[in-house]
Amino acid sequence: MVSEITLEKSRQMYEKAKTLIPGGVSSPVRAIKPHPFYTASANGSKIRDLDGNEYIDYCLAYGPAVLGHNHPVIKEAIRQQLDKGWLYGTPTELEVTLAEKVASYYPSIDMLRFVSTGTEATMSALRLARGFTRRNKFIKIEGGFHGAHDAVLVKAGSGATTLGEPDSLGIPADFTKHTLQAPYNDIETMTSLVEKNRDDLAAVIIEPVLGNIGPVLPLPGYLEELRKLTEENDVLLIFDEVITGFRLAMGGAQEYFGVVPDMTTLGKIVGGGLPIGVFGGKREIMEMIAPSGAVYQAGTFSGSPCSVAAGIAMVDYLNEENIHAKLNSAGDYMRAALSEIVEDEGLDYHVCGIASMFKIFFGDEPHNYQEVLKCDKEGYLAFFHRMLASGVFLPPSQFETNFISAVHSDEDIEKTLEAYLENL
Ligand SMILES: Cc1ncc(COP(=O)(O)O)c(C=O)c1O
Ligand SMILES: N[C@H](C=O)CCC(=O)O
Repeated sequence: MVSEITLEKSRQMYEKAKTLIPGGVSSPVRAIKPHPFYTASANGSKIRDLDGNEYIDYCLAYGPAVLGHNHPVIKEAIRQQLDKGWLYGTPTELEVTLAEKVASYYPSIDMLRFVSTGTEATMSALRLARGFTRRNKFIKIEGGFHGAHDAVLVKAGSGATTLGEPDSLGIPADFTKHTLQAPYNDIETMTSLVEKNRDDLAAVIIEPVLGNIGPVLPLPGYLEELRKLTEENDVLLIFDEVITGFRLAMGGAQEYFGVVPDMTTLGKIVGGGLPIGVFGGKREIMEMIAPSGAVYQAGTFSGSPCSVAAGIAMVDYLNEENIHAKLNSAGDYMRAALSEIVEDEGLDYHVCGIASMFKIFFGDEPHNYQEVLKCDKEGYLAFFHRMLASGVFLPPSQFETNFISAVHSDEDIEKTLEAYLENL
């Protein structure tokens, strides 16, 4: 464990970066105060900065690196694809192969389309839901994050909540007047909202586990009741599984909880760590997408061969090596050990999580956005810096989820627990 670290090269890089890139970062969650560390390389469970400091990584690129960094199987798949070229602008067999594999793990998906990010996936899924139902409104969950397109940047989690700006400037009120909000885990409020708006309500979109202010878990029965409610009112249910897809299980949260949505969005893991997004669902809905139908959606980089090749390698490896059993038991171990530390230290904190997602909330157990906001986010930030100095990289916000990869060793986890004990 390192007790003093030098971040001088990162500091200098930040000074330069912020003159060229707003905030010195390419995505706001990376803007650690007073400055982020700039990464030089990453391998396995470790990430290394420009000053040569090495950290055990639980941010894992915000989820995609489920096999750790630089995994040889994924790297080989990308390398082989590079030899054949990396962008064609034509359909490929690769897309058909990955589509078939995804559909086999997600029985709710009859057909799907590849895009380049999770943002595009949810944007397209919502457009399609509106086109299919010929209705305008949708309901999202307060604190849910579905990427950075206009309609969903309302009470959005992730960096938007970290920065205290869950509603973005630059989005005309007209663009979000059809975006309704419901608190998570509150089926009564959801029911009245659905019933009141059903004539013009296309969909409910939800992260089954709130991963961008969490993880905050669904209360028993919540997802099942939401399914029943949407079905009875003829409203589409969209599971945004950009985080939970291939993370909780091969079949994501829908397999884990046994609740079947009408549409699903995926991203992150399904591209093996390269840019990707997927939206899919029932055949009659998906066939409304151009060119089969009148809902337009397109992209130069959609189905990008390296992303798809990496995704195939990822999905096969996760399945063949039964990786979720290992991941989930590492998650169970981590949460149990952290709970013991929190209890022994007499802290009023709560350890939460599921499968290989975990987090110490600096406050009581939250069940929704309003409760999450009560956490001591400044206290968390100070703790984050102490952990960094001890060689552990957690996501730099109380609202982002920690992830474990399949290559975190027992030694990594023990070192991490020592650091928690030392720094809490
Ligand atoms: C649940 C969820 N949906 C959508 C997105 C958007 O994905 P991307 O960052 O790939 O655009 C994210 C993450 O950013 C996410 O966590
Ligand atoms: N919480 C976000 C996605 O899950 C983090 C990614 C980003 O916004 O850069």
